[in-house]
Amino acid sequence: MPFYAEQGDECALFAQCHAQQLPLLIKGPTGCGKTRFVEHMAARLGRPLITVSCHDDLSAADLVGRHLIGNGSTVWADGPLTRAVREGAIVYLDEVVEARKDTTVVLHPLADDRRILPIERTGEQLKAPPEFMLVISYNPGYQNLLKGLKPSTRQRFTALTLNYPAPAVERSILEKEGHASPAVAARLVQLAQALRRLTDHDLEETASTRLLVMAARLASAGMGLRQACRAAVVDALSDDLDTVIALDEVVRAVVGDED
Ligand SMILES: Nc1ncnc2c1ncn2[C@@H]1O[C@H](COP(=O)(O)OP(=O)(O)OP(=O)(O)O)[C@@H](O)[C@H]1O
Repeated sequence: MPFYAEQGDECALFAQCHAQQLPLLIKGPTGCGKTRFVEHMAARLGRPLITVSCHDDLSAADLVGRHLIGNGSTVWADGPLTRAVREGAIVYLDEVVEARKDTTVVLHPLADDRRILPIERTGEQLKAPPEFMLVISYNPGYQNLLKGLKPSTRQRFTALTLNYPAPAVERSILEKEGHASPAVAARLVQLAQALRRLTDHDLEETASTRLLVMAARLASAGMGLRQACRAAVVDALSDDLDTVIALDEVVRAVVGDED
């Protein structure tokens, strides 16, 4: 089962939503563990997981399916959402606000108490089995106002806010996922705390747990901690030279000069 260190009681909330046939919206910054959480819960509940990374070109047909033409005949091919409904799987739509607006037409009847997926092109109406669950995520941080979720969409979902884990939890993640020693894990979490306190307009996002795991991996493979932080955290966060210098200064202050 994929390792997941719980931040609060989100595992119980997810299990309840699944049992009550309620869809779930997970909000949180990039790299805070949303995907890992869903992977963990799908394994725990014994359901297959179908993940779709949404992008601005993703349409309802990409989710539901389309007719494919070949050898002079036409065959219907299920999209990932249709497959998930048929299999009673958990479907995870990552960064759903990126998707084209026509996707709401298929998501709304599936997310409310009708739990049906209308397949316009074949005229089918699929009823979702009790095991099916719709999970969507979005990152409220870098949405512009126009791109936020519509109230009529968000009010169909139970909501869960995840953030970067508390220091003790984050240290345990770095030890397990990044193979860090307790001392290195503690340093990296201290660094993250310092970086997250900075309010710099040049930074779209701050140091995520994902970046810390990457730094921990480099360090556990023998790279000096400062160099690992430079590669995995500082240069990953900004392209602006002044910002990079300032961030690197924070790294030096927290992890020291060793390379
Ligand atoms: N609570 C956690 N337990 C275990 N690992 C975690 C946890 N949080 C973060 N991680 C680690 O951080 C990495 C990134 O997490 P994940 O991919 O779940 O982030 P995300 O919130 O889905 O990011 P994005 O919004 O960019 O898709 C994981 O691969 C894992 O190594």
